[in-house]
Amino acid sequence: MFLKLFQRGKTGEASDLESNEESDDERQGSEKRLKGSAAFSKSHDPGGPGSGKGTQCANIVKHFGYSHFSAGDLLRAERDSGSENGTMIKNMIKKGEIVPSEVTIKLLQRAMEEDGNDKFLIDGFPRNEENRAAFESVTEIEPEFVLFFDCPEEEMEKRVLNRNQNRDDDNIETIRNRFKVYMESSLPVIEYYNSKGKVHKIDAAKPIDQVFEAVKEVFSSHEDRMSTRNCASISRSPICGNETVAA
Ligand SMILES: Nc1ncnc2c1ncn2[C@@H]1O[C@H](COP(=O)(O)OP(=O)(O)OP(=O)(O)O)[C@@H](O)[C@H]1O
Ligand SMILES: Nc1ccn([C@H]2C[C@H](O)[C@@H](COP(=O)(O)O)O2)c(=O)n1
Repeated sequence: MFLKLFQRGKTGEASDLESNEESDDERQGSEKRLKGSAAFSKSHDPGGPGSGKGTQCANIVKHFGYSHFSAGDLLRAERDSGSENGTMIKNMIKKGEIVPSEVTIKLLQRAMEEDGNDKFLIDGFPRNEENRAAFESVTEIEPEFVLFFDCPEEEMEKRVLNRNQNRDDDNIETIRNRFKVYMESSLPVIEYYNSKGKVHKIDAAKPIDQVFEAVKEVFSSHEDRMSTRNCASISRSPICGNETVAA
C-alpha cells in the first residue's frame, strides 16, 4: 500500500476528539508518516462494527483516488485461502477477537507492496495497542490522520444484522463481543492518535451521503495540504508525490 512521506506528527496534549488541527509548523518535521491518508475509522462508545467504514472507504476511493486496504477483508481472504493460519483466523473472527498482529501486518504489507498507489486508506486497523505498535515498528509508518466514525451502538447493531453479506460474525453474540473488544482494546488506540492531534470525528449515524459530505471535507483539506507540501518538496527531493519525499 502506501507509503512514505517524511513528516512529524503533532505531539500536543489530548483534548477532545473534535479539535485536532495541526499547525503548518507542526507538520514540518522529519518523522516518517503515511502519505496522505489513513482511515482507521472507528466509532463511538462502544462502537465499531457497522459504523460504515467500508461504505465510506469505497466512496473515498472513487472520489479521491485512494487505495483501500481493509484488515478484515484481508483476513477473510486469508482464512478462505486454505493457508496454515486459516483455522486460527476463522476462530478469532467467529468469536469477535483480534487476530495476532504479525499475521495481519504481513497481509497489509503484502497488499501495500503489490499496490502502486501512494495514497491509501487502512480500514479497521489498528484494532489494539499491539496492532498499532507492531505496525509502526515494522513499517516505520504512522497515519497522517485518523477518521473516528461516531455512531450509537443500537444503530451499528441494526446495520450489521441487516448487512446480508453472509459474514459469520454478523450475529448478535459475536457483535456484542466485538463491541466489548472495541471498548477495551480499540478505543484506547483512538485516544492515542487523538493525543497526537490526528483524529477527525465524523457523525456516522447520519445517512450515507451526509456522512460522505463530512468525510469529503476532511479529505479535501488534507489533499490541499499535501499538494502544498509536495510542491514545497520538489526543490529538496527528486521524488515528489510518490513513494518517499524527504522534507
Ligand atoms: N450511514 C449509513 N446509514 C445507514 N446504513 C449504512 C450507513 N453506512 C453504512 N450502512 C450500511 O450498514 C452496513 C454496514 O456498513 P459497513 O459494512 O460499511 O460497516 P463497517 O464499519 O465497515 O463494518 P465492519 O467493521 O463490521 O466491517 C452495510 O449494510 C451498509 O450498507
Ligand atoms: N486489525 C484487525 C481487523 C480485523 N480483525 C478481525 C476481527 C474482526 O472482528 C474481523 C472483522 O473485521 P472488520 O471487517 O469489521 O474490519 O476481523 C482483526 O483481528 N484485526
